[in-house]
Amino acid sequence: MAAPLAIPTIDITALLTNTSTTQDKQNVAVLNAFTTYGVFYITSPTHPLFTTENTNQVLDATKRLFDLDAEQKAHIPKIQPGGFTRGYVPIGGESGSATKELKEGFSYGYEWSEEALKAKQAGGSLNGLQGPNAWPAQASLDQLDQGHKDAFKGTLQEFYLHVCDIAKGLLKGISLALALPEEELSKYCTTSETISFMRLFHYLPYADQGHTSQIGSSAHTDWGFLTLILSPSKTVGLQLFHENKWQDVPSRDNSLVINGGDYLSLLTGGKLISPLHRVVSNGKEERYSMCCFYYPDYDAKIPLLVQDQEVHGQAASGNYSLLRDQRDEEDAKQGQDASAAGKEGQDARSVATKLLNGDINFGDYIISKWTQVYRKGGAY
Ligand SMILES: O=C(O)CCC(=O)C(=O)O
Ligand SMILES: [Fe+2]
Repeated sequence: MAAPLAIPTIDITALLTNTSTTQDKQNVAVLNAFTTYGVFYITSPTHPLFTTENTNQVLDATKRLFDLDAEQKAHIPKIQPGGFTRGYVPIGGESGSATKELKEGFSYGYEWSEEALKAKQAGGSLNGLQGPNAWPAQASLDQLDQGHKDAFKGTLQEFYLHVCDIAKGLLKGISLALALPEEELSKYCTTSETISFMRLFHYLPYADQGHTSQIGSSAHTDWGFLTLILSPSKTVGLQLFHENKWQDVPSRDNSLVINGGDYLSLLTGGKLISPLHRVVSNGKEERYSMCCFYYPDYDAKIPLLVQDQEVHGQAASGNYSLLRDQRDEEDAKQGQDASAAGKEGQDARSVATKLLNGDINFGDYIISKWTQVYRKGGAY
């Protein structure tokens, strides 16, 4: 068997606590990992998120949700096309390619208070990626909480806040690692009602169910700033395309996997890699993961902050899912003549060009991306 990749685990305590003595070393490690793999692990023994008790608590909440029976799941609002994705993602309800992905999911984000949401709506300043979460019905929530000391919803809400906080800290470290002012990257992430969101995934074992594809998540790059992933220790399934082959990125104890996203990579002219990755469903075992998609502000543009002739060629090759049309090609062609399908492809490319030229903001663009990966007809 090939040796596992030597992806580092970086202790980010100094970054989170602003103690500069060991910070430099961490920044070098972050930079090396981002320019070699685009992926690394983070941990911090002093942060409450990384205790075994806490990670077990949030992972247990995720399992409880997917253990609900089909009838209860049917009462969770389903994600809708249109970009604002909240609620239950049925099997087959989304894909980054023409392949059916073997997973179900649940998507939630910033928890608005009713008053704050109303005020924002009244002022007309709610953007297309903001709005209320779509939690399971109260009866299901009661069942999810029964016999557990930690409430389902509160556990997930707290986890979201912790992970966003960690992402914020990481942006500081990445700025310093790039020899930019500490707050440079955070300038693109200023609103506290962030549009970042969390997705819980349950990947199904394919062998049991007679499925023919192993794909849990098609090969892709992530679109945003950073993706932070928690899954039970030593779980496999996540794979990185590195040195021309797919290689496992198994989860480690009390750590999160960090993936750079396209937005971060583009800001740095491709210096930091937005890695091509996928999830392969295991033959017999299930996989659970909790992924935070950390985004810049809705109205952020993509300025080029780092210009370096020696950088990785990703920016030049345009190998970003963010800039590709991810609609199911078959879907796009069905019922249309080839010229119409071709035209839509061209539209996607011209919108991507507008994004890169700064004529369109990140949020408006991301709405069109979520519409590309939405698949109607996903069944429970
Ligand atoms: O479930 C995971 O570990 C990763 C999923 C993923 O790559 C994605 O949803 O973008
Ligand atoms: Fe991803």
